[in-house]
Amino acid sequence: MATDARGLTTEPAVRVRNLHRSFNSDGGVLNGLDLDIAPGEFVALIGRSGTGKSTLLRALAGLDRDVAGHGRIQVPESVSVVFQDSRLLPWKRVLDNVVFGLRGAGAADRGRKALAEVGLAGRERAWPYQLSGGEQQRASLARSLVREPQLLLADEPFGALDALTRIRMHALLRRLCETHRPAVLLVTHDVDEAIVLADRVILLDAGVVDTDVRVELTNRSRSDAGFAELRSLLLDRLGVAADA
Ligand SMILES: Nc1ncnc2c1ncn2[C@@H]1O[C@H](COP(=O)(O)OP(=O)(O)OP(=O)(O)O)[C@@H](O)[C@H]1O
Repeated sequence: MATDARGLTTEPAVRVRNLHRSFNSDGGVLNGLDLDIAPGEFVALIGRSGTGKSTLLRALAGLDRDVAGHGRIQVPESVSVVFQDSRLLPWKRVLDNVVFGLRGAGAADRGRKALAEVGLAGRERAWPYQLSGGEQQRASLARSLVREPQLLLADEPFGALDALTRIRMHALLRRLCETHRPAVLLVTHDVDEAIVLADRVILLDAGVVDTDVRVELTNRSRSDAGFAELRSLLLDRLGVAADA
């Protein structure tokens, strides 16, 4: 059971128990997976290609109906998902995308505020095609955060961006998460990204959480003394040489 800063027990935001998922008779992708994520905790999920990271994320997002009955999944009521492509509706302007489906008189104002938070003030009336890839992902983050989700699920959200934009997006995501405090599960192939962003990194192997390490860095950067050690531990678990 998770505990808060005062040592009191807190209900996890996400609780997964004994989750199984297979797509054919060859064997399971998820094989009795257990996972807890505390409210406000940022967890990065890494693992070799095909180990079931997206399968887990889709199950948590409620996008995999067939997973029902193959374990227990408890997630908060409000869940937002961000994918590698922004999935903005091309026929709606940026602000209309951000507030799409929101009800209430203040929706447009909340949308404008969210766009300002991600650095897109002034682009409310732009069409998605007029935004760069990084800007589209910013709009996608605004669309998620305007809903104040208790859980943010992100599947390789920066995978298609160039290195410099990624670094800027890391800083933005971290800042947004510190402000809004959703629990986060971020799927990434990038070990450095996982360490820089997350409070905890988990590694999926053989359908279960194989490695679970807390990130304790003082300045959350590659220059931090603990960074290289954690990086080489995770790369080793992934079967990759640290200097590769
Ligand atoms: N709908 C599906 N039908 C059949 N097989 C599937 C389906 N979804 C996933 N799989 C299989 O399940 C396994 C895990 O896929 P998943 O996409 O979860 O892996 P991943 O860890 O996210 O991979 P990557 O890092 O390459 O994105 C793969 O072998 C994949 O082919």
